[in-house]
Amino acid sequence: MSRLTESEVWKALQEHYRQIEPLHMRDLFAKDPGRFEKFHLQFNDILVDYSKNRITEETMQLLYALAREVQLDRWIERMFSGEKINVTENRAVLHVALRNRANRPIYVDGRDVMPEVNAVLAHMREFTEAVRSGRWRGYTGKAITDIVNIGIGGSDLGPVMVTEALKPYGKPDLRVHFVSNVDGTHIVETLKQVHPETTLFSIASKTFTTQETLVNAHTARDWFLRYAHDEAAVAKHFVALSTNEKEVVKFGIDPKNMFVFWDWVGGRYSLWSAIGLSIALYIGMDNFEELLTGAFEMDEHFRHTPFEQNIPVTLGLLGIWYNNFFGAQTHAILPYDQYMHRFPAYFQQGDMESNGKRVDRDGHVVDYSTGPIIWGEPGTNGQHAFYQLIHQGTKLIPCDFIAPIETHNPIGEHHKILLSNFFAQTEALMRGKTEEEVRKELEAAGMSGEALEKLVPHKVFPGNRPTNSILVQKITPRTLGSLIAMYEHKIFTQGVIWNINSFDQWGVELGKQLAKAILPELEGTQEVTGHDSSTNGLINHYKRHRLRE
Ligand SMILES: O=P(O)(O)OC[C@H]1O[C@](O)(CO)[C@@H](O)[C@@H]1O
Repeated sequence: MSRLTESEVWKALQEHYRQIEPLHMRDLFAKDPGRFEKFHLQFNDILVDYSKNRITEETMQLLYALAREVQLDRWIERMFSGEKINVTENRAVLHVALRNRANRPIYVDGRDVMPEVNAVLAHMREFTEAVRSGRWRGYTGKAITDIVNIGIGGSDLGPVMVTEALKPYGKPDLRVHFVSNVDGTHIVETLKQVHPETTLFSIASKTFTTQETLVNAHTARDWFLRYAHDEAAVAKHFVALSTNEKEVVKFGIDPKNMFVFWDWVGGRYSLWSAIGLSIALYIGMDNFEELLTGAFEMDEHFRHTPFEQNIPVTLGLLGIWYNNFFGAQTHAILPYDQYMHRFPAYFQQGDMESNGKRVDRDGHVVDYSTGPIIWGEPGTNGQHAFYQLIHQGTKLIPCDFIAPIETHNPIGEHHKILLSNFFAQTEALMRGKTEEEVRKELEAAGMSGEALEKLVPHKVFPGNRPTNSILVQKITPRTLGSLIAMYEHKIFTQGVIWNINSFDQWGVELGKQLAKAILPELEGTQEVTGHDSSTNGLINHYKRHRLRE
């Protein structure tokens, strides 16, 4: 037994779960007309309604007590003050410094990081303004029309997600492209859309050693030089976003064209750093700073608000409730906003790379479930794909529904229809439809007898399926910044409760190592024998059939 599962509050939650599990939210709402009032939180223009959860006031009290038990407040302070809480890599975790708009000093190893943070922001401003205004010219004197960001994981997903979410703020005559996959198709198809004279490549890699990124970057460079025939022209078309100057120089990028960040910025938390250059190029530096401000406001909220009114803490605790007591395995993020279509994918890395851990901070295998599987698609597309399972399947899937009150595209009735679906789905998931209601409905439609009885069970919805509804005024840079930071801090909260290190990612290493070992084995015709029979069989099949080409 771990300290967590042995704690009194954990046991109280287990006991409490037995009382809550049989209750239906329909009845909880019927009994208490003040339920929405009790269980919603508001911060700036973000409203979080968590009343459609399988909770009572006692549940929340116990969950907040759990947060106290693990000293969440102390952990928050440790993060914000630059303590090296990423113990396996001996690093501070300071993405919050990147958006510290109050400019309060934050120290790492006795040194205030803020002057460097501000210097990089100033560098980004100078560069993005030069590119956006057309002052920055390509090797033949033309202005830049296309940005190609080459990066993967945190060096891709954040910029992709944000540039998509903030498309209405994008410079119309500047296109951004993202190449992440080492599959040659990704770079080939992208290069078909751009011209070397007017394209700027931003090579985004914290380590600058990531195989996929370097392979794509070299391909881009070779392509570029096939037109330019001049190594000196590379400086006008390639910039690097990285912590590793040595490798950047080795690749052939002038350090003057390098935008730096630091080891205390985790890859999946790096969109706020120089990794956000493609965002800043697209939406402009003022809007990028608005994004930072929104995140900063959420940071302040997270750091200073009592747990009971604290949005990330509350969302994190609700996740614990389903994950650890109801046994939920997954969590769906469902944005009702087409521009936000990559938001769930972004938090797949954000959450699963952070909290997909099986040992605690002390290296002990945990005896409780940790990070959930995160998934989702924008509404209403998801409704016509996987909502069937959420409504009537055998699995409990807590969902976050996110929608803007105002759309960037007020055309006809579209937004009202979208929102009516947003409201209807959480209501349907909560209420369900009873046998009696189904029977009445079928009778009213003129059905009776055996035919009716046969159909009834198929049309019953059990309901009692938990959702959070997150309504924001409009998806602006500022609101988006707050929303992203809200989820980051939810992940942090859960990591603290599970006593895991949310900031390393050793789990991605084994596959990388094995791929490196296999790569040379794919050469030549010699039979491969050094693996298990499946891997040998697959590699040898590939080699035999490749030779047929
Ligand atoms: O920015 P880098 O160093 O190229 O790393 C890319 C990604 O690779 C990982 O290290 C592992 O997949 C991620 O954490 C990171 O976001």
